[in-house]
Amino acid sequence: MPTFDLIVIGGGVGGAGAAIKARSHGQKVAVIEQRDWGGTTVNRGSTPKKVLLAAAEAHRHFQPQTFAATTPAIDWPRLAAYRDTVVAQTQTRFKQRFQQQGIFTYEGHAEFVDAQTISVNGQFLTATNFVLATGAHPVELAFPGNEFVQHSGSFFRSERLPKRLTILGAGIIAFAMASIASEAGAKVTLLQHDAVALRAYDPEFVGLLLADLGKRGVDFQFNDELTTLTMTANGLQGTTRQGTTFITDAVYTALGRAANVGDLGLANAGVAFNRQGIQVNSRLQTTQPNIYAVGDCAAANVPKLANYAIYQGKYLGDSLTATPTFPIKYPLPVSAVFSLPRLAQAGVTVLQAQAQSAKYQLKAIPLAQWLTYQREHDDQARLKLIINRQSQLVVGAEVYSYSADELINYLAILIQRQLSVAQVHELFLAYPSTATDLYGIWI
Ligand SMILES: Cc1cc2nc3c(=O)[nH]c(=O)nc-3n(C[C@H](O)[C@H](O)[C@H](O)COP(=O)(O)OP(=O)(O)OC[C@H]3O[C@@H](n4cnc5c(N)ncnc54)[C@H](O)[C@@H]3O)c2cc1C
Ligand SMILES: NC(=O)c1ccc[n+]([C@@H]2O[C@H](COP(=O)([O-])OP(=O)(O)OC[C@H]3O[C@@H](n4cnc5c(N)ncnc54)[C@H](O)[C@@H]3O)[C@@H](O)[C@H]2O)c1
Repeated sequence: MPTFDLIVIGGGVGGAGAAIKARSHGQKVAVIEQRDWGGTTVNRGSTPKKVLLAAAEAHRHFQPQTFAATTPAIDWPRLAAYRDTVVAQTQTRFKQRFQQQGIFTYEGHAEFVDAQTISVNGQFLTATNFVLATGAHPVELAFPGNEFVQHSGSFFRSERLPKRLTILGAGIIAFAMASIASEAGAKVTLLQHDAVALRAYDPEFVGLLLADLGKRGVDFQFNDELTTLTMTANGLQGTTRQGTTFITDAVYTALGRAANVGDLGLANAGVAFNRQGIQVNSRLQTTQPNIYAVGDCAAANVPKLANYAIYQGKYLGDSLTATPTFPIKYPLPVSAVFSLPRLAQAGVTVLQAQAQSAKYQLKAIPLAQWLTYQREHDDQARLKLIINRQSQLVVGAEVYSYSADELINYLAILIQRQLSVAQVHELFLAYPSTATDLYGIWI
């Protein structure tokens, strides 16, 4: 029976982090993938999303920036073909990287036989340690007609853009879908069961985003949800809890994600899980001491994001070379909503600062008059810094801008490194750029 130091179940970003790190320490490693190499990020998440978003962004900026009379339409089928090429190339590179580093790869569904053995396509493999990196799947709703509902992954990989499109949920994925689809010419309606969108973000910035998308034709329906969906000659007919009836061409969900724990034989291996996912301790160890879990499948108390999955994977790849002796310590949180414009946050959030106003001071900085934003007609761009009253250090930031995802990473570096005003002004950078704007921000 093939025997390894480490077997990783799941060939997404979390699994890759663990496998590559462990291999770099000389471990004999195997990775098993049942569907497509690169997992959610590469195939149904940020990779296809960012290719589509680039086209939507170019479309959004075309008239303001060129002063042309009209904007050419997005050619969705050709854009989709390019997206698929990027995805296929990334997928291939993902698998090749494992093989180039001497990591064994298996394609098939892995299932535990016992705590030391798994089966893949009827073959048994054994290892000293296992890392579960099986990811998550979209949450489903149960209502009559839910068989017509698709998930966000289908939207980001769609060959054609539906003319009328309904999105369920008002979270991170919903806003990326609404921004792309509306810019590409679809009539978008977004249904949210309560009154709150993008719960963790500054409500003032979320309000700006809602107003902007609203102006561009996105119809937001709050405090309402879909109760039935039927196929008619004119398209899908939906009815909501509040009694509204509408016709649409496609319904996509973005209602959160649930850990992939089924069909893994976890009971055979003594691995416990609950609604949040696979139970792990502060060393990412499950209830079975030689089995660990990372990323979206693990019930660790951190956001289900690619940067966390990679970070956890690398932590395990390092610590599994010996008995892990130190608990995982997470860096400063940093994330972005890939909408048009974008929202991004790092460190202490505006909502957290508002809840602890004795400890934190908020500083609002308009950005629209700066060259970086003026040349892009980003006339709503703005930033909030969160400052610790005692240390006077910047401990958090939130940005609303088309390039918020870039600025937030610069700010995250300054915050993580706890740089003072003088230290930021000592940095020598190419001018003028988003990075040199930091001189003006850090005063
Ligand atoms: C639409 C969308 C957009 C996103 N955008 C962002 C973003 O911009 N930034 C960000 O940080 N995060 C983003 N995320 C979240 C990010 O994709 C996830 O946090 C990340 O993919 C988690 O990585 P993972 O390795 O834990 O799981 P996955 O990437 O889901 O990988 C798990 C892999 O395990 C395989 N697998 C499962 N069970 C088995 C089995 N029994 N045997 C063999 N293989 C198995 C699966 O096929 C899958 O390939 C996005 C998510 C979605 C859905
Ligand atoms: N840029 C990024 O970092 C990024 C992008 C996409 C996804 N992700 C990850 O993927 C995860 C899933 O994203 P998501 O947008 O699906 O989840 P989410 O948790 O961000 O949002 C889900 C939304 O659906 C709403 N909702 C729940 N039940 C509903 C119902 N019955 N009817 C209508 N609305 C309902 C919730 O109130 C919430 O607004 C995120 O939590 C994140 O971890 C990250």
